[in-house]
Amino acid sequence: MASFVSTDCVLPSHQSGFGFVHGQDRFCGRSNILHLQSDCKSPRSLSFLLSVQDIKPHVAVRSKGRSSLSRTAAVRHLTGSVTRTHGLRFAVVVARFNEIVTKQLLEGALGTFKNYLVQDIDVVWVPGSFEISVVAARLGKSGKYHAILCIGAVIRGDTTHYDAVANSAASGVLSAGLNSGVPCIFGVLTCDDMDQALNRAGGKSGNKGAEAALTAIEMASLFEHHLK
Ligand SMILES: Nc1c(NC[C@H](O)[C@H](O)[C@H](O)CO)[nH]c(=O)[nH]c1=O
Ligand SMILES: CC(=O)[C@@H](O)COP(=O)(O)O
Repeated sequence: MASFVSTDCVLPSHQSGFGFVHGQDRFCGRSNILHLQSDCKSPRSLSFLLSVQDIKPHVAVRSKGRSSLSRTAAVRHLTGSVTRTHGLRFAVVVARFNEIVTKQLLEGALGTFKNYLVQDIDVVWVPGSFEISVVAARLGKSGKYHAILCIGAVIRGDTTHYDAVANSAASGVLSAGLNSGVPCIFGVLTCDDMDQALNRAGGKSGNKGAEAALTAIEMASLFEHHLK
């Protein structure tokens, strides 16, 4: 909706005679971006015919040579809620390689889902972390899930194979999320040794599977409740 108001503003001399003032629309009282079109030649004090469009509220009207904060723009914060899980569906893709670790990561994740009343979960097993992303992509494109949790444990050996698997898993999970539009959560450990991995799968460093499940819940809620 466009409504026209007029006001006197003192603005820096405009070459183009056009500009923007963020101000208040007298008719509806909402602060908006005001498109300015100068209708006089004076470079210093210009009276403007303002066209107002209903655009996201902004701030600060410069008038009479003084800048003033006319009103604070309304700012909305959108956050997924971990307490709004009813109806949310999840898939978990878990690698069997280093199962002594990934099984505990999975148990941590399922425990989190249970604690947050998630009732719809499919668990898909794959041979290794390298295979996670192609399955995550397929599940994402199925349209059946609100988020996909990817779990694995890549542990460095004697060769550079670790780098190939770890980097492929990370970029693959990222691509699966971007291409499918469904949040794909990276719960794949990349560790120098088994102790590091076990410490993060229910040991003294916590359970990264449980943490990643909470991320999956928040992202599923954000997309379902705010970004549709
Ligand atoms: N060394 C690890 C692997 N290697 C296997 C690969 O993930 C993949 O299955 C294979 O290259 C065939 O495509 N996988 C892990 O998850 N963790 C490792 O430490
Ligand atoms: C991450 C791996 O692929 C690695 O565990 C394999 O071990 P290695 O580098 O000794 O072949």
